[in-house]
Amino acid sequence: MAEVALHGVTRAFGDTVAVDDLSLTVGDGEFVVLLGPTGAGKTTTLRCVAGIEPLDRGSVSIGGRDVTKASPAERDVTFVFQQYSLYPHLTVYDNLAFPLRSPARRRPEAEIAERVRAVATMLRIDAKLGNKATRLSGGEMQRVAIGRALVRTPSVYLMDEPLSSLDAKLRADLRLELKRIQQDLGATLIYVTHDQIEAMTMATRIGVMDRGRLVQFGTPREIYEDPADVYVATRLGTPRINLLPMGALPVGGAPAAAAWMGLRTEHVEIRPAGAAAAAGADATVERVERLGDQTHLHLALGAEKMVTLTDAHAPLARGDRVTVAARAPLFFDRDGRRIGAVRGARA
Ligand SMILES: Nc1ncnc2c1ncn2[C@@H]1O[C@H](COP(=O)(O)OP(=O)(O)OP(=O)(O)O)[C@@H](O)[C@H]1O
Repeated sequence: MAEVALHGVTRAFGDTVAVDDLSLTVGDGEFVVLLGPTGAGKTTTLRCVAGIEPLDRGSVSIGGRDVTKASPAERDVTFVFQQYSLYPHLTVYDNLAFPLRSPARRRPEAEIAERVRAVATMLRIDAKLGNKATRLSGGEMQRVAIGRALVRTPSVYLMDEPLSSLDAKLRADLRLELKRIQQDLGATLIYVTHDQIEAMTMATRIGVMDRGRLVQFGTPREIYEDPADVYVATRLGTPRINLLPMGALPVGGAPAAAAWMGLRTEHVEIRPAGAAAAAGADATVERVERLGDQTHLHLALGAEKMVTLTDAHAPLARGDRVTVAARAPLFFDRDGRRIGAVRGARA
C-alpha cells in the first residue's frame, strides 16, 4: 500500500473548473472519503488519481513516485465505479478471477482460486461463485464488482459511490464490511460519496469539497465538531445544523464579530414553556416528525425556524409552547466563516 499526494491538481472542462488547485495527502493505509454535493468535483479528483483524467495543472504521486504522466496501468490502482460493470457471460468466479488472469499479472490458477474464494467469503458471495453474473441481485452484483477490486492488492483502491445503488440494509452491512476489509488489508483507499453516514463511519479523514475546492480536511470528529465554515457545518449531522441570526436566542460568550449561531441538536435544550428559564426564548411546536429511529421537532422561534431531536415519547404536539435554550453553539461571521466557539462546546 502507499501514500497518495496531490499537489495543486486542477482540471477544467471549458468554463467549468471541476477540480481547482486541490492539494491533499492520503497516508499509507488511510481511508479517505471525499464528501460533497453533486458537481463538487469528487469524481474528477478520483479520476485524476486513477490517471483516467489528465491534469491541466498540478501533480499526483503514489508511494513517493510522481505518476502525473503515467498511464492508469502504471499507477497500480483499482477503481470501483458506482455502477457494477461485470462481464455478464462469465460466472461470478471468473469475474473475480479476471483481474488476476490479465497477461500483465498472470498468477498460477491455484493461487487465483485461493484469492477468489477468500474475497468471495469476505463479501459473502461464496455461495454464488458458479452463477452467471446476470443471475444475481443488484446487491450481489455490486459485491462482485467490489470483490473484483479486492482480489488484487494494488497500491491504492479508488471507489466512486460503490454502495449508492444498494438498498439501505445492504448499504449499512457493506459499509461495515468494507471498513473491516480495508483495516484487515491495511489498504489505502480513497472513497467518493455524498452520504454523510458513509463518511462518518468509514473515514479516517474526510475531505469536504465545494465547487472543485477542498474546503476542509480532517477526521470525522474534527469536521463535525470544528467545521471551518457554514458550508462544512451543514455537510454532517441529522437534522442539519440550525443557523440562527445572533439575537434569536440569548447566548453568552459570543465573539463580537458573530453574525450567526449554529445549533446542532446537542446544542439545544428544550424545556416546558415558562419553566424557570434563565436564558431561553419561547418557541412554538410546528410539527413532531416521527422517523422511527429519530423524532424531529420542528419549532418556530419568532420568525426563525429550527429543527431538533426529541424523545419519541415526549408529550409534544403541534401548537405547544416550549422554551428553547442554546448550549455552547458554534459561531460564524457574516461571511459564514467559523469564529471562536464558546469553550466547552465540544463534549
Ligand atoms: N467529462 C466532462 N465534461 C464536461 N464537464 C464535466 C466532465 N466531467 C465532469 N464535469 C463537470 O465538472 C464538475 C464536477 O463534476 P464531478 O463529476 O467531478 O462532480 P462530483 O462531485 O463527483 O458529482 P457527483 O456526486 O454528481 O458524481 C461538474 O460541474 C461536471 O458537470
